[in-house]
Amino acid sequence: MSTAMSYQSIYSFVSQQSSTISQSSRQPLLLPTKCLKIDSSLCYYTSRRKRNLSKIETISSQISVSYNTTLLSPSKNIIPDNSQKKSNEAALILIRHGESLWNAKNLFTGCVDVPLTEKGVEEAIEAGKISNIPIDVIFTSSLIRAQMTAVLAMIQHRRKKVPIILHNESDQAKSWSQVFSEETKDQSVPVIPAWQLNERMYGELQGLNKQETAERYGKQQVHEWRRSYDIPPPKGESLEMCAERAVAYFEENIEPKLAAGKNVMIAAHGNSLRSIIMYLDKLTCKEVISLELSTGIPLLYIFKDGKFMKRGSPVGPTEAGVYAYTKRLAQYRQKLDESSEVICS
Ligand SMILES: O=C(O)[C@H](O)COP(=O)(O)O
Repeated sequence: MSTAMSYQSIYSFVSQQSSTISQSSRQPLLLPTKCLKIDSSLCYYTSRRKRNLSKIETISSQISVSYNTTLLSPSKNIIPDNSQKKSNEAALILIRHGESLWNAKNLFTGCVDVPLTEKGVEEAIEAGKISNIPIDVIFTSSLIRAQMTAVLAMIQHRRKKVPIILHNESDQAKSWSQVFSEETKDQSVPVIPAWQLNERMYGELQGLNKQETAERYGKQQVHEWRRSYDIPPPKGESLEMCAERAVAYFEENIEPKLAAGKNVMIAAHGNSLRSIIMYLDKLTCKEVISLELSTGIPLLYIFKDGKFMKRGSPVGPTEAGVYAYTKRLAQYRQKLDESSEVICS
């Protein structure tokens, strides 16, 4: 995997203990659809998805952000649920699914529904150990690799709540899967599957070997299909097209939960999550090219006062391309592991 250099430079603040975040007020969905030849680290040309006005948005003042001790400090005891949480903030955890059988074979997967490998299962279980953050609701794609990741992560999660996949595909399915005990509901976490969070549809590349495709069509062409913002693979979706549905779903269904103070986990895919991160971090279409997400690595954001603040990934420095890895968060994770016996006993 290539190292996301632009990330490390843009977000080097995360690796500083007394970091600040450069962040403008959040706007309604404004996805970049064109790159302007302007300093891409400062400005975004954002043209709306039909309903939003085009505008140039400039990152301006720096706002100080302190680490939230409630959510990030290791604790020997399980933190009581949301009653003790500041009501105007919520945690958002993004996880790309663990390694799938086609990841292992280096095949373009897209919307083909392929399960996890044993390594993928382990990655998902490991991802669940990330923190003491109580999860209120989980969103996944409709694909099994994301759903496996979500439920396996919850098996290891310190809260020991039971992930329950909601079946809202028909009135009957909804009615037949009801739970009639409030106590049992309290010990559960709803898992909401949504096709809009699926991997980008890779068109006629699905099932092809990535290496062989690069040899056949040229590395440059295949890199453009895989990483450009607006060039779709043959008969497939560009990242822009994938963002149209994934970000719209995020805005309409996930942001309201965060605004209500619910902690949310999303288990999804490399490209559906890249498009959501592009929205959260206001990345330009140029910057998103170098955004790489590892399988099974959780990324944490805090949603507060209508803004998303990136907190990086509370995992060790094992992956070169880990998005916004920070030393501080790795130490935090290590402390959690050290105290896990006490927490889980
Ligand atoms: O669909 C796939 O093949 C992978 O999940 C993502 O592939 P990519 O890294 O080529 O976008």
